[in-house]
Amino acid sequence: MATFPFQKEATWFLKHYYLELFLLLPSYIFLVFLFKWWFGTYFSNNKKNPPPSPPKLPIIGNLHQIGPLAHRSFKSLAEKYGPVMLFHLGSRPLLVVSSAEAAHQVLVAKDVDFADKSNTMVGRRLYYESKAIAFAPYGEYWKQIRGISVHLILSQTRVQSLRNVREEEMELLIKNIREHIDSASVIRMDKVLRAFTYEISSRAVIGRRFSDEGGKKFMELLKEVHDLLGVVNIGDYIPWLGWVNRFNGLEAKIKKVEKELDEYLANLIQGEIIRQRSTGSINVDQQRNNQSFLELLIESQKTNPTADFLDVDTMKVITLEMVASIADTYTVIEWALAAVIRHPNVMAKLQTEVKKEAGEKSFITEDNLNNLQYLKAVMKECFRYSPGNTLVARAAAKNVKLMGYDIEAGTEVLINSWAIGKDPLLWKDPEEFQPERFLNSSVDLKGHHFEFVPFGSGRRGCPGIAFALAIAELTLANLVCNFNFALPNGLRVEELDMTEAPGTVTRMNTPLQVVASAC
Ligand code: HEM
Repeated sequence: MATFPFQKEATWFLKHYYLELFLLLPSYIFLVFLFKWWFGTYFSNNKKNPPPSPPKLPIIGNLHQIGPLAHRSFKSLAEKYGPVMLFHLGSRPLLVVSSAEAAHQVLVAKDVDFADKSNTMVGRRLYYESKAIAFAPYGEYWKQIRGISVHLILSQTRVQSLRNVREEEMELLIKNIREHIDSASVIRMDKVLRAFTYEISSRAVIGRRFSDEGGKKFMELLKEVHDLLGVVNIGDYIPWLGWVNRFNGLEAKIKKVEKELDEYLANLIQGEIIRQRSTGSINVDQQRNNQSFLELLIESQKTNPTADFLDVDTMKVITLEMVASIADTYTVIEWALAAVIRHPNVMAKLQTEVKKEAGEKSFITEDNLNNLQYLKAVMKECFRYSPGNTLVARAAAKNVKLMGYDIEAGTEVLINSWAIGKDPLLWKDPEEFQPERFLNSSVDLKGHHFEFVPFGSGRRGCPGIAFALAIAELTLANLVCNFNFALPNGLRVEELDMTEAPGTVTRMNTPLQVVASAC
């Protein structure tokens, strides 16, 4: 057998000192790692100026400091660490911005640098590998799908052309609530409003009511998608723990929803293609105003030779995205109704304004909305008080400086629009619900005023704002014009729970229940 030099000495050494070696080896390894870490941190910190961070723990980083209502945790932490904070959620860097000035930098001044998105595993999977507008990385594909969606459904002209859909569904909603009046039964407003906004989205996007052909299944699937998007997946933060999803049921649930959703959307698109073939192609220019989003999308794909980005998966995902976004506006209507019920003086003022505008008829049309200044102020105050999205999400597309700090490419960015709307330096009595603050004020919702960004701003700002406001204002006006609302079971208005439920879309923690009466 071959020997190597000093083998005898080495054998003797190991024989006598193996115990010490065995005990000391882990300490040596630990020291080497400690030195490497200190050396790396010392030199990289000397070169870079990272934002302040709360102290973090090994492996989980700052995960333990963030509660289920992340916007509230971030607001408390910002009081200590400032308006620009860097977190590490496991291995994922996250920048949280909580001031109007920093929001302006991210959303507009450095818009392109922060125009990217950082997705969770669930978002990637359920939205076709991030092919949705809101999830797509910044680039040519995103530009194309955002452009076509705005053109076919979200432009001012298209939103206007869908006005009859909103008004017809509004009349049905009023009829539905009237049916509860005689029995004085308790109405779950979240359910009633969700069915109403879903009908609008279904008619605008797919071209038929959800109660037709399997629409209920789609509505259930959308709810499952939402619930899944709100699930904390440990694998997003600590990738080597991703395997737990095979045992905690998450993977199985995602697979099921992924499959059912894909089948539903594939059938929907196939059905529309077959229908168009059998009835002949539509003339898009002449009939654009009367066609659904999906019809126009398929027509665009056939007639536009440059629309090669519009493959079947893209059609599925933007159909899904449009239906889900319109349907979700029910949450802001529910919040708004709860807020005015909780403030009887606001309700009285609003009812006076709306009834005066309605006159003899008991219906507010979209033509009336521009005359309702108090209604618009109430709506804005609702978006300040409880915005539908408490956090606006972006990601750094490259290494970038923000307010003097170095932010690394790929860092996820959250703008805490909820906290900015409650900043006492920007708002007088921010905890008070006072629509009057918006009367005679130039502050609007459209992303020009950075103390108020419920729809974001800049190139990735919400393109659905006109659609969302048209539904929300019309609905609130008609609800208070037709009904008085009391709370069931002797609940006093000041006891109404105005806290948020965890999740990506901010719903009420306790769904609003009312007893309606005619007024
Ligand atoms: C009250 C209702 C709504 C609220 C509060 C809301 C809020 C937001 C916010 C905060 C963003 C991120 C903006 C940013 O990063 O600067 C966003 C993006 C988006 N919203 Fe809305 N939205 C609402 C309704 C709608 C509706 C009705 C639609 C479509 C029909 C829609 C479609 C979108 C899309 C496609 C994006 C992604 C834009 C992009 O990444 O380029 N939203 N929305």
